Amino acid sequence: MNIKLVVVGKVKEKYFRNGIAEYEKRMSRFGKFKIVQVPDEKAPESLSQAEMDAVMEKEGQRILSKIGDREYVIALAILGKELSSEEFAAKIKDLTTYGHSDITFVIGGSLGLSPQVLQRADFEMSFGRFTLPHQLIRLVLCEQIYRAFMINQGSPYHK
Ligand SMILES: C[S@@+](CC[C@H](N)C(=O)[O-])C[C@H]1O[C@@H](n2cnc3c(N)ncnc32)[C@H](O)[C@@H]1O
Repeated sequence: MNIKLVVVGKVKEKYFRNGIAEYEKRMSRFGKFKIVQVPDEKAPESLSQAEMDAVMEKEGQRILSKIGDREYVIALAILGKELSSEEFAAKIKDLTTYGHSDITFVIGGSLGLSPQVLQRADFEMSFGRFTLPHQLIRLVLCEQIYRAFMINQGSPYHK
């Protein structure tokens, strides 16, 4: 199984980078796990709605350029469907069973995902209605993917 995260912008804080690197290391035994980072656009607070839309669209085009036709895309979106860790693990298992060997997760930049990216997504997943910073959600997603693989393996990691 190939798991890919397509994300916008660099992780500035070292403590997030260290956490993400730890889960990348742990995931290596489950197959390919890679994080593809696309550049972010400057988004000062003074932007108009049209300018914000343009930022999301540019970042969205960069995200879409990293996604192949055969990939099953899960977009992280506040208004998406909330799953428990067990349901998420079952979803990953089902995808594998039904022939999806490439699963791609996308996380938006500071303004969110463009409508084009949401349209491309096969599934929108929410971690609740709180808005989380894109750097933090990258770490949380890595941990939940690792947890899902551990659940599917029957490991005591998940309690
Ligand atoms: C700072 S948030 C963007 C906030 C933006 N107003 C929005 O509604 O998407 C950056 C990205 O993190 C992800 N994100 C943040 N909070 C989330 C949550 N509770 N559930 C799922 N994804 C979330 C989404 O991919 C979002 O595009």
